[in-house]
Amino acid sequence: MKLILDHVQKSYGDKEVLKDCSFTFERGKIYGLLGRNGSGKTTLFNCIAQEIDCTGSIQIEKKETMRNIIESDIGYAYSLPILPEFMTGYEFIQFYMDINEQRLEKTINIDDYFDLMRIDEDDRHRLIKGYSHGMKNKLQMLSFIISHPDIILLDEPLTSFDVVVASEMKHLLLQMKEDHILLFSTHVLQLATDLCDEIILLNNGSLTLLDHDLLNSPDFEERVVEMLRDEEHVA
Ligand SMILES: Nc1ncnc2c1ncn2[C@@H]1O[C@H](COP(=O)(O)OP(=O)(O)OP(=O)(O)O)[C@@H](O)[C@H]1O
Repeated sequence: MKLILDHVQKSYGDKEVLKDCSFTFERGKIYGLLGRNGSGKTTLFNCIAQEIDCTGSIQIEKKETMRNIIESDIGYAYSLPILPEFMTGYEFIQFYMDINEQRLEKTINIDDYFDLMRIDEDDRHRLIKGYSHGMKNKLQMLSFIISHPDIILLDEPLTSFDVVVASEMKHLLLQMKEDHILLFSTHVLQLATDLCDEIILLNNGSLTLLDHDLLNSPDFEERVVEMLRDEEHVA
């Protein structure tokens, strides 16, 4: 499975944010997207998730067939999760399981899902409204495990998690990568190098894959900063 971006371009009025983004993402890899504030990372995710219009093409290749991407191909984790705050975590996940019945592993029940995310029994039955940021993120991740989209976009994940949960989430992402394309944006270089198979820079409106030699080099951070320093249009 591949996600293929071909000459993706997006402007807001006169402001050209994505100038020419072309890249092929492959299943089984975690990609880290680095870029300065305002470089267009969220804009790129919004384009891939079909939340905003753009020019160029965004396609998925599955079993040697190419087609345009559709919403259900994508699981999009926002840095601030959008969830039905009037429901309990349990009600939300039950609802999510009901609408994704065909995709569910028959042997796994709702409490197994909560156990997997280490969400306490008491918390399961509380309103989402009262959940911490990290717990909302856990619930969002759980919804992806249930609906199993091919492509998962994570806009600055893990930053709201405490060190223990962040470590659990890292393991979860590593387990999930086998049958997904995982793409996340982050400003944390350490996280990118720890978790990612590939690192891509979004710089001056286009994407550049970093050389593997550079990922393992001691002056990785310095080189990335150097490359991003000449960004023309930051926020
Ligand atoms: N709806 C919009 N209308 C006009 N300009 C926008 C809109 N959304 C984003 N922008 C602008 O596009 C540029 C890219 O924004 P975007 O949020 O994609 O950057 P980012 O790389 O995700 O930033 P950050 O790292 O700070 O989260 C910014 O200059 C932003 O102000």
